Amino acid sequence: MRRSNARTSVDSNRNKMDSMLKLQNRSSNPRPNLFARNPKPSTNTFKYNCTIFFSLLFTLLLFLSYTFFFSSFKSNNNSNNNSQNHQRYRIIIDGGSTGSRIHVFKYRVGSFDFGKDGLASMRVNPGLSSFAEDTDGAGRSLEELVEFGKGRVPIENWRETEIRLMATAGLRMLNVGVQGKILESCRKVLRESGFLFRDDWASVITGSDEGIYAWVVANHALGTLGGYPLDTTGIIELGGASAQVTFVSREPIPSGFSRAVKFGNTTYNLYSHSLLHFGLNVAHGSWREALISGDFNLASQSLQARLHIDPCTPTGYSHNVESWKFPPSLLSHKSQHKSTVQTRGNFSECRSAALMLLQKGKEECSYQRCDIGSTFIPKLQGKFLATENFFYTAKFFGLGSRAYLSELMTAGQEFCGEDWLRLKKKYHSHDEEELLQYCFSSAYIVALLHDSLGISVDDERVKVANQVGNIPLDWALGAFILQTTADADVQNHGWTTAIFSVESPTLVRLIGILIILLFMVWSISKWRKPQLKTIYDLEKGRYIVTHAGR
Ligand SMILES: Nc1ncnc2c1ncn2[C@@H]1O[C@H](COP(=O)(O)OP(=O)(O)OP(=O)(O)O)[C@@H](O)[C@H]1O
Repeated sequence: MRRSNARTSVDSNRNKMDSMLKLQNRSSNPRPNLFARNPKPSTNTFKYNCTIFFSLLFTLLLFLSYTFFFSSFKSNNNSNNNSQNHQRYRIIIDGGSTGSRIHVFKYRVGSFDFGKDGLASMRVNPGLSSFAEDTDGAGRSLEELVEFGKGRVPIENWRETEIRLMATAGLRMLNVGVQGKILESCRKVLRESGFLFRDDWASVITGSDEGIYAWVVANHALGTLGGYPLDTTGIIELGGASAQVTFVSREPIPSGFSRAVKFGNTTYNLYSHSLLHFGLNVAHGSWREALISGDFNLASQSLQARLHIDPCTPTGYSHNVESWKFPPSLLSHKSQHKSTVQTRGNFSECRSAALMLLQKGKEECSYQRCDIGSTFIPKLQGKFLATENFFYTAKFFGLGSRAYLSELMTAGQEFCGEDWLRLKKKYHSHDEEELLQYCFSSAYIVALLHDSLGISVDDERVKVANQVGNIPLDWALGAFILQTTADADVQNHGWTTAIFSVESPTLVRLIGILIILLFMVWSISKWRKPQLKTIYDLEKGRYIVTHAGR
């Protein structure tokens, strides 16, 4: 065995030598025999290459991190500082059911203190939804508002000033086709306004968004935004066409009504819902429809009589049913009862009629309970602000913000039971149509807040307001706060966004630089790679690795 092994070794040595000799013969090396280049790098060479490669790669990454992180941070800081000092403008047009209102916000980034002239508004009537038959007129109705905006924003700022149209309940009640036409006619005007505008910035916002914006502005004004969720104040709005309820609920909320809003480090899980058709003006219209179609049963009257007697309008007023606007389905009822509707103001009966309107659809309730129609509303907990028509009605009756409901009941009873001619005399400066509605308003509010939502008549947790300090409780301001906060978040994460955004030219540049540098590292390592050769030392009987130059 040993011998055969020895032979094998000698044979293999001899073979190697033969091949080396062949190489030697082919090369022009004058030195006698046994020089050859090793075809594979030795372990030492490999280690050497790896060390060079990784140290260069490390240096490169260090350099790139420094360049991008610090330069982006610096430029971001600079741009933040610049933009913070820079006076900015933003415009929101609230397309409400009763009118369109422009809000021009003049601000500095990170501050919602508008000072004396930081907030400017203007309103035009009627609302966009009244242009359903003449959709081009909708755009034209905004022209005056746009001119107002131009007067408030310096011309050099127009191109960077965003203008958005956010339409609410009036448009929500129209079919999608008509909505689209009205929005398109508004877009034409906004595109040509000179302000920064994108087509998707003119839209119909959801009722839930409207509620959230109102909640944001209320809690911003009260200083509770960013604080403990249960310390926040809920909001109940009574608009023209819809009513919104938004608050932090302690009860579990069905998913369709639940919205999460993050502000600072706090996430607020809100109940937010908009009751379309339950705004004051639309509810009043529904009452008139019910009156002539005979939908409701008032306990104190015979069937025939209740069809003709209106308890929500003071005695002595003579209805002109001809002028009432109804859907085509009710036109036959209209002609049938036009001469028979009589007014006999009575707060309690009007309250019952209002409650019937609010309960309509309850039979379709698919939740544990439905306080209004078929809608789930959790038990109202904590403090609340009641705005819009709650406020205007309180203002009309001269009520304080405390014990609102009990005072309103007294005032409503008095108003509904009063003779129309006396009321006209007393409130001579008021528009007749507006004045006519206050009996219904008082009864509807009591039916909504007390009879439906269970707020006790002397509950001090509910305050009526349309501003807190000098901050108006207008949902458009809440939308502005959320939008500018979201923009600031994007700016603060600007350097990562700048590099990692898919469209980012920075990312493309970064990849390019990386490829070039890796190529350079590779070339340098190739160039620096020692030229080694392996020699078979016949005397020692083994291979020796040495530099090629020696
Ligand atoms: N100064 C005022 N006095 C009395 N009522 C008012 C006054 N201003 C607005 N209202 C009434 O308050 C309600 C809310 O007005 P606002 O303009 O905020 O509603 P809107 O945006 O038209 O309604 P919606 O949000 O339902 O579309 C409307 O019913 C309107 O008629």
